Amino acid sequence: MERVMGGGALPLLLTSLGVLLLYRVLVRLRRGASVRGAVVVITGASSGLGKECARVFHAAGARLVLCGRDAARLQEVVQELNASSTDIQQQQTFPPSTVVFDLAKADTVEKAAEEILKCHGHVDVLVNNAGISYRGNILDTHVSVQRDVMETNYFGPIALTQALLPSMVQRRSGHIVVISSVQGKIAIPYRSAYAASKHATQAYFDCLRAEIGHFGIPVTVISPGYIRTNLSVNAVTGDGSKYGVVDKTTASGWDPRDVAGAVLKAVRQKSKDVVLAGPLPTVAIYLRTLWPALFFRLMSSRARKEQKRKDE
Ligand SMILES: NC(=O)C1=CN([C@@H]2O[C@H](COP(=O)(O)OP(=O)(O)OC[C@H]3O[C@@H](n4cnc5c(N)ncnc54)[C@H](OP(=O)(O)O)[C@@H]3O)[C@@H](O)[C@H]2O)C=CC1
Ligand SMILES: CCCCCCCCCCCCCCCC(=O)OCC(=O)COP(=O)(O)O
Repeated sequence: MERVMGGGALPLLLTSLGVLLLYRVLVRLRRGASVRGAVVVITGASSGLGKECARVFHAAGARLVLCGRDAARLQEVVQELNASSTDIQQQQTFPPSTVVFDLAKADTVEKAAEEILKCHGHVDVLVNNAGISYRGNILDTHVSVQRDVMETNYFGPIALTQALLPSMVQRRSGHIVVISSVQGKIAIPYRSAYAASKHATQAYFDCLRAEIGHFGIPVTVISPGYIRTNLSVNAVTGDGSKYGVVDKTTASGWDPRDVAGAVLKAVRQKSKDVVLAGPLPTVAIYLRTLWPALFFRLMSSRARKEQKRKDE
């Protein structure tokens, strides 16, 4: 009788262990990979979405490398994060480091990548977040302004990515993230430089995903709609001067904390392409592909209305 019970207990134990293991795998798959202890580089970390990304990745236990052009503003973010570490009692956090460079200057980008690798040995996640916007009429915009926006939004991020990629490929590990925009999927009038730079970004990182996926390096393109940040204030105009206005669309945009939370989720789940926008931009994205003639008509009417408003 004892032997029968003993013989039945072992399979029962193994089945229970199997079920428990399966349950843990399923929970992990839902939650996605952890960023605890991961070296996470965030560009444009001094303000807006980048700063909020720094907060959420820091709280999740990442080793942050915060990048931007202004050393003092980056230090303020570091101090804020270090001070917040005492409030995050459940988990260990790491003091962030900073690297100061201008994405629009190719030589400083390469030096920055060298500095990051020298200090940290490797990069687990690169979040290409920094960017500038533009407001202007193509007819009144100097080509040099179109180039400048491309330098910051396109050539800078791809130069940083390419400088860090060989080390990721060598380790067969890493994750490239880029913050694009709804305007990487549809082009709206009076945003030519910005929309072009974001469309180029989408195309480059889609190619990259296909080319490096087999090394185990995911590429995530995130396309938000309007976010409540200073993006429109810092936007450049056709003559290169600062726009300096908080647009209504930006002011009523998504909370950057929610967008940063979605960025962390996308990293954990290794998502490929994420649109973070309301119904109207989402419909517009589909319309551009499914009914382009209507989309172009709507954009022409939008341009005429905006021009009329300016003329009044
Ligand atoms: N706000 C919005 O509505 C939306 C924003 N996005 C995208 O989100 C990203 C973040 O923008 P957001 O937080 O809104 O705007 P912010 O203006 O608040 O932040 C932009 C960041 O980029 C950095 N930056 C700008 N130019 C350079 C440069 N030449 N070299 C290095 N860093 C630079 C700035 O740092 P510093 O000046 O200190 O160097 C700043 O930290 C951008 O890519 C933007 O296109 C996408 C969709 C909507
Ligand atoms: C049959 C129904 C048709 C409905 C079609 C609606 C078409 C309307 C177009 C909507 C355009 C939305 C644009 C959204 C743009 C956006 O979210 O951009 C995000 C940014 O990057 C903001 O940067 P910016 O510098 O432009 O403030």
